Amino acid sequence: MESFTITSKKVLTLVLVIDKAEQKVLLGYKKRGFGAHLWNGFGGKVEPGETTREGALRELEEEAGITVKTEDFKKAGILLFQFENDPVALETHVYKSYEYQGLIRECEEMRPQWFAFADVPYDQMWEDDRIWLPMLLNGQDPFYGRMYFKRKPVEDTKEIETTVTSVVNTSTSTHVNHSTTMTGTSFTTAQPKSGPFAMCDYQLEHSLQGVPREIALDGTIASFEN
Ligand SMILES: Nc1[nH]c(=O)nc2c1ncn2[C@H]1C[C@H](O)[C@@H](COP(=O)(O)OP(=O)(O)OP(=O)(O)O)O1
Repeated sequence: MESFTITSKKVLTLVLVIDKAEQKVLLGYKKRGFGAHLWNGFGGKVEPGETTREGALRELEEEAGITVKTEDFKKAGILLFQFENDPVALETHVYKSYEYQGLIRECEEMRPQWFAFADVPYDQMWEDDRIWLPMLLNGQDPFYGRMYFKRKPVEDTKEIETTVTSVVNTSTSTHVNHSTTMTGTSFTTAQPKSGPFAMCDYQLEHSLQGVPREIALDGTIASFEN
C-alpha cells in the first residue's frame, strides 16, 4: 500500500437530500469536472474562510437551487478518498437533510433528479457509493471510512462486463474490509459508467463515538463534533 501514502488532503463536501415519506433521494448528474458523467450528491471544494457546513450549503444552493435550514442539516460522516500514486487525499464531509426549501433546478454543472431508494443508479456512480449510501439512507450514520482507488487501464474504459460484489452488512459497528470480510451477492455492471477510477480497497465504520470532525492522515479520527 506504499503507493497510497498521503501527505496532505483537500476538503470537499457532499450533500444528500432525502424525501423520507416517498423514500427518494435527490442526486445530480455531473455534467463536467471531477466525476463527470456520474450521479452523485451535491458538493465541491470548501472555500477559504468557510466551514465545511457553510461550503456544503453553498454548493447545494449553487448546484440544485435549494436551501436547507441549519437545524435540518445533519453531518452523516467523513470519507477519505485516496488515489494510487497521489499524495493528496480528498477528505469528503457528507451531510444529509430530510427537508429543503426552494425549487430544484438544473445548472450548467449538475442535472438533479429524484431516485427511489430501490432505483439508485449505483452502476453510474462512484464505486464507493454502493457501500456507504445505503447506510446513510437507512439511518446507519454517522460513519467514517477510507476508500482506495486505482486508475482504470484505458481499455477498461470501453464497454465491458465485470463482476462486483455488494455488501450486505447488517451489523452497525463492524469494521468492513473490502479485501477480507466482504459478504453479499454478486451482480454484473458496466464498469465504465462508474468513472475512470476503480476502488480496490476500503474500510468503513459506523461511528459510535459521535460525528467525526476530521480524519488524520493515518486514517484515524482526529476529533469529533460536540
Ligand atoms: N469517490 C467519491 N465518491 C463520491 O461519492 N463522491 C466523490 C468521490 N470523489 C469526489 N467526490 C465528490 C466530492 C465533491 O462533491 C465532488 C468534487 O467536487 P469538486 O468541486 O472538486 O469538483 P469540480 O471538479 O467540479 O470542481 P470545481 O471546478 O470547483 O467546480 O465529487
